[in-house]
Amino acid sequence: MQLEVIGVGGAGCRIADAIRAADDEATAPSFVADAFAFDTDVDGLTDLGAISETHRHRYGETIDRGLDGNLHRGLEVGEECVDELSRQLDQGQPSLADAFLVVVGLGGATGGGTAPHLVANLQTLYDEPVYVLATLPAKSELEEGAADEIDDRGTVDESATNGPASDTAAAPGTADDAEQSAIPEAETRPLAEKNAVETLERLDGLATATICFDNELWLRPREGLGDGRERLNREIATRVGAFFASTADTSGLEDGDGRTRGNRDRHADSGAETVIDANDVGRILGTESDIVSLGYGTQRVETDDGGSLFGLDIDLGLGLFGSDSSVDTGAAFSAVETTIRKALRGKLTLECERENADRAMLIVGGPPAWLNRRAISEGRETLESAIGSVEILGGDAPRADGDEVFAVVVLSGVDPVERLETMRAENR
Ligand SMILES: Nc1nc2c(ncn2[C@@H]2O[C@H](COP(=O)(O)OP(=O)(O)OP(=O)(O)O)[C@@H](O)[C@H]2O)c(=O)[nH]1
Repeated sequence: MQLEVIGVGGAGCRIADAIRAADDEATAPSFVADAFAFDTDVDGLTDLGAISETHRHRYGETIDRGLDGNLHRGLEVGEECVDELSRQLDQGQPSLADAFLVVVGLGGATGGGTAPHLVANLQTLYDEPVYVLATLPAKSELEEGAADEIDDRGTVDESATNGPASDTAAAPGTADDAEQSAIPEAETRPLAEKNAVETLERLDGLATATICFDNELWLRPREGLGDGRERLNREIATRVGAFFASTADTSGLEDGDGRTRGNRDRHADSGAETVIDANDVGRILGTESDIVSLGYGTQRVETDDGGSLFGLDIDLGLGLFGSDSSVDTGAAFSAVETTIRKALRGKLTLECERENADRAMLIVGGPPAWLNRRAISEGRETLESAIGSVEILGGDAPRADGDEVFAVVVLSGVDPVERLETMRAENR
């Protein structure tokens, strides 16, 4: 499917930029039809790299450098400027997109104040779903003394709270990290959680569904957001990209020169047995502003043109991997099983009880010869029993030139989520 990706506020713009960059670099089918960045802070826009300058827009003329967490003002500015922002989208082809993805860092005033107005406006202007991708604030942002709390947190055994880490999960803190324990005052946002709760409430009933990413969960012990945000944004872009790039393009969008830009042919030729499309995504994400969490796992595998087996750059001398057709069934089964386990049991974008999910989707991708059917089907059964629901869709995403097997687990309707409940209770 093809998305209009729209970042609002500092975090929203940076994450949208990371998604655009990852989409541009990926060998996987492109899913970003257009990417836009809207911010009240001109510096935030200037620092972006991948979103074209024509698609960056500064709004709120009387504002100099962002709104510094004043959500009340943010909501006023959002309301005043929403038509102006929606008009900016006409530089792309919003009416041809399969869905919108409004990206926002919950906690700020610009993104948090604008996103509800923008989402409401897009819902009235277009028939397509308006999904939100939202980050939750880190504890270290809340107060100046937060660095002390982080010192304490550094002693916590992460595996006890996060479950087994995925390949790309954050490593536990090291002694060297202690030197970076001071959180610069400029990074503190005392109202971040309060604002986040209020914006989430406003989005409830407006957003078609909200994919959450918890900064607190993903920052390393003693790591400030300023230091960690690029890494976090890449993690977000990887997960969101793995999900949406695995869906078939049904839009047939054209680029500015009238060429069809969609990937329908690439999907048709890909040999996928079960192709996920925008309707399937719609069925799983729902229409009731459900909270969504993403799991992801990868495993490097040997391919014709090199790569490595299970992350080890060694030749096992088994003669199993000389060509696609000679991939060992047991190795393929194990690679798929491992990636699905990582995606389901590893660190999610928002930690939640798996069995709370109302609906789920499992996508397994990678070099076609490695996509072991039996392992995929057993993985689906595992997911079904983990969430205790039969509302599950599965799909595959063959990547002829890929060198890793990957799995994406989409958990939808995961409320109640402890992190959100605590944040709501503490910020009434
Ligand atoms: N993952 C991630 N989170 C970020 C990033 N920047 C900020 N955040 C989070 O997003 C929240 C809002 O920050 P911003 O997006 O900069 O705020 P804003 O919407 O521009 O609003 P104002 O600065 O108040 O005008 C923060 O409280 C952080 O939790 C980023 O680059 N990546």
